[in-house]
Amino acid sequence: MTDKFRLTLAQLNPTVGDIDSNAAKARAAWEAGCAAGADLVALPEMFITGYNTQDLVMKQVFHETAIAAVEALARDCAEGPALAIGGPAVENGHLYNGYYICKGGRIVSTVLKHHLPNETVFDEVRLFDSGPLGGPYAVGNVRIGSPICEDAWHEDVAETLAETGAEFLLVPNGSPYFRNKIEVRQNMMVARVVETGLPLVYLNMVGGQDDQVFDGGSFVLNPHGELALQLPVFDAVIAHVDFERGPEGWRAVPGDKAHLPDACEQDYRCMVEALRDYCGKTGFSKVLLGLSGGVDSAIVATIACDALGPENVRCVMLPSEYTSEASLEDAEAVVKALGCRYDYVPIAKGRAAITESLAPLFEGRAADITEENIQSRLRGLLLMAMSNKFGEMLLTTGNKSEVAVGYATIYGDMAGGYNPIKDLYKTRVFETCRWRNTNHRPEWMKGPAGEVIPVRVIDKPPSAELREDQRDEDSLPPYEVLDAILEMLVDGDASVAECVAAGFDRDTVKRVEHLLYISEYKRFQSAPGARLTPRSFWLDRRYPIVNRWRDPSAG
Ligand SMILES: Nc1ncnc2c1ncn2[C@@H]1O[C@H](COP(=O)(O)OP(=O)(O)OC[C@H]2O[C@@H]([n+]3cccc(C(=O)O)c3)[C@H](O)[C@@H]2O)[C@@H](O)[C@H]1O
Ligand SMILES: Nc1ncnc2c1ncn2[C@@H]1O[C@H](COP(=O)(O)OP(=O)(O)OP(=O)(O)O)[C@@H](O)[C@H]1O
Ligand SMILES: NC(=O)CC[C@H](N)C(=O)O
Repeated sequence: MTDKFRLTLAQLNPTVGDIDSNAAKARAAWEAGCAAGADLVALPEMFITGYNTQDLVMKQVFHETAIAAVEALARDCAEGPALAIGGPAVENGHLYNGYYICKGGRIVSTVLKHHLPNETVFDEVRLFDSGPLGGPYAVGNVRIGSPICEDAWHEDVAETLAETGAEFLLVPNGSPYFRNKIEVRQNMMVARVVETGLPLVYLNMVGGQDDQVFDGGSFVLNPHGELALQLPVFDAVIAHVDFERGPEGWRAVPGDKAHLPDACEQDYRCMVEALRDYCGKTGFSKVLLGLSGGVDSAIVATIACDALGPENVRCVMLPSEYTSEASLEDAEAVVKALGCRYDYVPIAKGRAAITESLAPLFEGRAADITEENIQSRLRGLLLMAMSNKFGEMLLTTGNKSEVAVGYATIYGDMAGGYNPIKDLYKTRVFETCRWRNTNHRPEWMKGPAGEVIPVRVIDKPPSAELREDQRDEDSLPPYEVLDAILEMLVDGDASVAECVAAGFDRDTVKRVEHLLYISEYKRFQSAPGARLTPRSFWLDRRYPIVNRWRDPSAG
C-alpha cells in the first residue's frame, strides 16, 4: 500500500480562450511534477479554457476544442504522474463544468460540478447542467475526492465523497478576489475538513479576466483544520506537497506558509494585476490617461506605472482656463516622481472653436453644464486621438463614489477602455495613496519607491475644475458621508429607512439614491474595472436602466 503521495499544485494564470497556451502551461506544470517525482499534478478549475468564459463555453466548437485539448494533453502526459485539469465536459448531450483526471495516455475519470454558483459574478446555471453527487477517483491506490469550487462551499459534496471512501480532498477553484475573501474561503474549507475528518487541498488560479482577478492563495489543511501549506496570493507558482499515510490516514507534511498581505495591499495588488493582465491579454503594452493634478488620476497613473512600467505610461495634462497653477505643478510633480512621460495639450483653442461653431444655435441661452462638459469631452476626444495614433489604451479614472452617483461626463472623462479604480470609493482612494507612498514591493511593482503622490495632492479639496472655484462638495455630500451612504445603499442594498436609522440625513440619502438610479445608463456605457468587492458595478449588481422606483421608506 502506498504510504507517500506527492501532489504538485499549479497555481497558474490561464487566458480565457487561449486553449493552446493554457494547455502548454499545464504541460509545463506536469513536466515540473515529473521532475519532482509527483504522483499527481493538479491544475485549477476550467484551466484549459480559462475562467470565467461566460457564454463562450456554450458554443459547441469552443467546448469541443477544449475537450480535444484535454485528450491531447492526456496522450502527451502518458508516462509519469497523473494530471488533473478543469475543463468543460459533455455527457449525454449535457454540458458540465468538469474536472478531468488523466493517466496512462487517456482520461480515466471526469468529475462533474454539482453546485453551480449563480450569484454575484457567476451565472453557471445559465451555462452548465448540474452533475450528480459522485464518489472519489483513484490515483494509484489513493482515492481522492474533488469538489469543484462552489461544491466545497456546501456540505453535501464533501460529505458524500468522504462516505464513499475519499482519503483526501482536492478542491480546484476559479475563485475571484474580493476584499478579505481569503478568510471566507479558509473558514469554509476548515468546515469541510472538520465535517469529513479529511485533509483538504484548496487550489486556486491567478490572473485577471475582465473585471475579476483570481488571487491564488492556495492552501492545504490537515485534519482538524491545521494549516499545512500556504501559497502566496496573486503570484503564479508551482509547489509540491507531500502526503504521508499514518494510522489515522493521510496527513500533509507541513511546508512553507506565505505571508498574506493586509486588505489595503491586496486591493492595490488586485488593481495592478487587473490592469496588467487586461492589457497583456488584450494586446496592449502601453496606456495613457489625462492627469489633472487631482488624486484620482494620480493613483491611476501610479497603478499603471506599477503594472506596466513608467516607460509605458503617458500622462497628459490638458489645461483649460479653470486649471489652477497648483494643478499644473501637482501633475508635474506626480509625473516626475513616477518617471513616466508627460505631455501638455491646452484645450483653450479647441474649446473656442467648438463654442464658436455652436454659438448660432445656442444664442440667447445661458452658459450651463453644457459648456462644462464640452471641456471634458474635448479632453476625451484629444486623448482618444492620441490613443489611436500611438496605440496606447486610454484609462478612465472615476472612483466608485463618482461612478455610483454619475459624477462624470459621458463621452468625456468616461471615454476609455479600463478603469482600475472603478470599485474603490473616494475615501479609500486617499487611503490607497498614503499606503502606496509608504510601501513598495519591487517583486510586483514596476514603478519607483517613495512618495509618488505628493501629500498636497491627497490633502487638497477635490474639484473637477470645470468652472471657477468648483468643489466636488458643492454638489455632493462630503465624501465620508457619501461613501458611508453608498456602502449602505450599494454594497448593503439597504433601504432609505435603514440609512436614516443609521444616522444619515433623510433628504441627503434620498438624493444619493436618486443619483444612483438615474446614472445607471452611464454605468451601462462605462469601462470595466478591477473588482474589489462582492458588490462591484457590472455583474455583481444588475439594476435596470429605466427605473422609476424610489424607496418610500422613512417618508
Ligand atoms: N437615462 C438616460 N439614458 C440615456 N441617456 C441619458 C439618460 N439620462 C440622461 N441622458 C443623457 O446624458 C446627458 C447627461 O450626461 P452628461 O453629459 O454626462 O452630463 P451630466 O451628468 O449632467 O453632468 C456631468 C456631471 O459630472 C460632473 N463631472 C464632470 C466631469 C468630471 C467630473 C469628475 O469629478 O470626475 C465630474 C459634472 O460636474 C456634472 O455634475 C444628457 O444630456 C442626456 O442626453
Ligand atoms: N486639466 C486636465 N488635464 C488632464 N486631464 C484632466 C484634466 N482635468 C480632468 N482631467 C481628466 O478627467 C478626469 C476627471 O477629473 P476631474 O478633475 O474632473 O475630477 P476628479 O474625479 O476629481 O479627478 P482627479 O482627482 O483626477 O482630478 C481626471 O481624472 C483626468 O483623467
Ligand atoms: N467557480 C466557482 O464555483 C466560484 C464560486 C465560489 N463560491 C467562489 O467564489 O469562490
